[in-house]
Amino acid sequence: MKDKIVIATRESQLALWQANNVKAQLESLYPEMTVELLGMTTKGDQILDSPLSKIGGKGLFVKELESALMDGRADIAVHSMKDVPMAFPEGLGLAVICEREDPSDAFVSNNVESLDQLPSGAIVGTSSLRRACQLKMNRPDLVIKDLRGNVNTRLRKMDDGEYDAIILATAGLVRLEMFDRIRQRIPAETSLPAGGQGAMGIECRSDDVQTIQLLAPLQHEETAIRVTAERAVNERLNGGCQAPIACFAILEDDTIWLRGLVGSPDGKTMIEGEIRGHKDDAKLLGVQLADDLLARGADLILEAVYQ
Ligand SMILES: NCc1[nH]cc(CCC(=O)O)c1CC(=O)O
Repeated sequence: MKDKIVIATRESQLALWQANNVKAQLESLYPEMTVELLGMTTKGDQILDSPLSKIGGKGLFVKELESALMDGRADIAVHSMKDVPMAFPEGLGLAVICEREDPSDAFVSNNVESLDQLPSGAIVGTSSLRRACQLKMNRPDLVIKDLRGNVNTRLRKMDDGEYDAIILATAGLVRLEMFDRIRQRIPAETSLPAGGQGAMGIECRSDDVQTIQLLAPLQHEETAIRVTAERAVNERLNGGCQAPIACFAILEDDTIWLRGLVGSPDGKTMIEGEIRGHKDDAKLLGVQLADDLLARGADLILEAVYQ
């Protein structure tokens, strides 16, 4: 039996919270085990001066962590599921998906209480094309300005007066106990979340049977089903959280209700769709919804964005 687990993690406050959360869960399940963190800096943390969609897209925040797994410096990596690319490198895979935090986007502002209250011409910070296109669709009169950096950096930039409001994932703010920053949890009808938003996943070597067994109790079945459906949409559309794609699944008893959209970053065109089906067909439903969106013009929008 293993007596030590090393967790590779980014060093942002949120990444450390997530790694420490998994550490605590493992320590309480296995009191004899030593669990250590290995902090690392990724490309996504280093390149802060250009929009994420332009600097190599997928996997920006996970590559270095995966190298540590492959050469044995670490046993597991804890990820935000929305940052995890669909395909894993040879020899690595997702072991479990943990219980989801609130998946919504949060409206954060020092000036007003909600999106509706923003005056015409107000500057809203986000580096997410998904958030930008939905904001512009709802409020063409707002000005979207790029905003990069970890949660604390983004909040500081808003506090410095560069933005009237910013949009962040509710889950990140809740985990960091910054509840007072959340003016509004934006409903899915207004800002459909990114696939996997609010859920953590744990990656390890596919042949590390012991670690996979140790992690098994951390799996949350409902979250796993929902995130599987959402990720199937992203996979089919060949995009993730750096693309103007939203997809969000809810489980109603045994039925998945999956919604998705692809929007042009200017908010002028938006292809929306939804599908319902049995929870055993999570992946299939995601693919079907994506195909439906593609057939109705999502392919042209994505082509223009990926260029
Ligand atoms: N792309 C960065 C990122 N990846 C995961 C989260 C938040 C936590 C989560 O979704 O689990 C964030 C920050 C944000 O979007 O505000």
